Amino acid sequence: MAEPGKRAVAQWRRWALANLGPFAALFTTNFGSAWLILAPVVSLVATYAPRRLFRTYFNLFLRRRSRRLLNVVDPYVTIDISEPGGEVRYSRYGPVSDNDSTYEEVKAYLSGAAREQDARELRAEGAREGNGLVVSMRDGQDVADEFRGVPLWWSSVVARDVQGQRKGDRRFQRLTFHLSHRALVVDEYLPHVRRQGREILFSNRRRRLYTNSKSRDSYSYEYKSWSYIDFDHPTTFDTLAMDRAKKRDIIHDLDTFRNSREFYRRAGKPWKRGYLLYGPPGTGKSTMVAAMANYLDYDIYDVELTVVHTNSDLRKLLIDTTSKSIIVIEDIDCTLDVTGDRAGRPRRRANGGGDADDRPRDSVTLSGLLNFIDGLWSACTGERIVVFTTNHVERLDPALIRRGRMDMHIEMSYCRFEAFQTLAKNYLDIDDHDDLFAAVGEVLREENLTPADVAECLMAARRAGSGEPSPCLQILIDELKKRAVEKAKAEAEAKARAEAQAKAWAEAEARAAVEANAAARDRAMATHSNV
Ligand SMILES: Nc1ncnc2c1ncn2[C@@H]1O[C@H](COP(=O)(O)OP(=O)(O)OP(=O)(O)O)[C@@H](O)[C@H]1O
Repeated sequence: MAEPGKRAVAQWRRWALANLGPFAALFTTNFGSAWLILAPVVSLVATYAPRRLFRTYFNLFLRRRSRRLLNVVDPYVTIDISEPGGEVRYSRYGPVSDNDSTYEEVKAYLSGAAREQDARELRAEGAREGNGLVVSMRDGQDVADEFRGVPLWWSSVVARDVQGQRKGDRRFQRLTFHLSHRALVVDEYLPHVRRQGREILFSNRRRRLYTNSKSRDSYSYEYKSWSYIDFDHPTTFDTLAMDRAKKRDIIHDLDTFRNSREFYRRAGKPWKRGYLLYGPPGTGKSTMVAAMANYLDYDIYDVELTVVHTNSDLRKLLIDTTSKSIIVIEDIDCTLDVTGDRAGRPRRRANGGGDADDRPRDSVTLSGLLNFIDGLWSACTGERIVVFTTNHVERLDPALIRRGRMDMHIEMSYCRFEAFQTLAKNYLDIDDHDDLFAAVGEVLREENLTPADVAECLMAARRAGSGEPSPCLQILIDELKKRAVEKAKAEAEAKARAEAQAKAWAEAEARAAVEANAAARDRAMATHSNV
């Protein structure tokens, strides 16, 4: 606050400034009359209007002028993306909020640019997840970039206070560009930088395999939705044994999906795709899911439906998944009553368990699952893949697997020659063999052996043949024949068992019906005799 003496002087000066002009003007001829009118007004305003108002208007006026002048002299704009206040908070599924992650995304984006360019003083830090390194610019370094022909410059800056002292370790990534490109930079370039940065961060992190669990969170006493382990499965499409043309189709489909962001946005469709994998046990359905995840670099969410109690729990699970993920429900026919005759009589479960109607009332229903697949996607952004696997595709409700829900139906079939070639490469490191490959092919044409069967035989043959191709293949042929006989025997026994069980059930049902009839007859007779 100004001292009283100083305040009086300032007031007097203001009054004199406003009034001396008009007094002087009174003595001139040309402007005297104008000043005579203006002087009282100016004097009144100068005396009574608050000083702050004048200062504000004056500053504004000056600033506007000076900005215009500056724009001519220095037409460049800067945008600072500052490091978040504290540590970036990461939840299990990534940065807690988008705001927190912008700096990290920009830094990751610039790590690519810095490596490509001539920034010589770089910094390398271990990625937050995974074994990768994030290379970024040292403070004060610049990197030039270009977007749609527009040049842009990034520099790494450390925050300093007015005395030029470093304010802790707070950093900025400063973007400089010509002000005529402001709209392009804000609307398109920065979102592009964030997207690219996110991709880099994502590819540096370890992938995860999530499963939903029954356990309660010890703090909130609520059911935890997902728990995870690092996903480190070695299977790729190169090691997946299946028909080559089919494999090519699947890879092409995945590529198209991954690159169709704009298409899905334009068409107003959620960016998701469903795959139904069906075939006998051991044909590689789970292996295919791992190959897909490795190919796309996605996380896997393995949904265990038996521990999900209600449709709303299922919904919560879905909302808790992240973008770039594969959501898998294995053996869908065994975990849920999703068979074709929903309205029909009570049926036995596919896995031989109790009746479908035995399920508790609060379990997940087919309509809940259908909502899960397509009704709720609007709540989720980013790409997601849903995979159902089943050994009995014929048992599934057509509504569940219609195109649009399950876009691609992939039959995983028995091991034939092309699949065997892949397995031989995996296990024996050979691509071909004069006669023995043809002999193996012959066995596989005649016998229905799964890739899992063949893989096991290859393991045994490899051990017995000490890894030498010819003896290994000889042993393999014998093993395959032996396995085929054992399998046929086991299948015949299982069939006989199932028939015997079905017969026993039928007899039990018939007996129960006879007993119920007898009881009804006895009741009717008792009523009749009473009457
Ligand atoms: N197509 C395949 N390519 C390579 N390896 C395979 C293939 N199919 C099966 N295998 C081998 O057999 C094992 C079992 O296969 P997998 O669990 O993928 O079969 P599945 O069809 O999912 O069986 P289930 O229906 O019983 O779950 C795998 O760990 C893998 O070693």
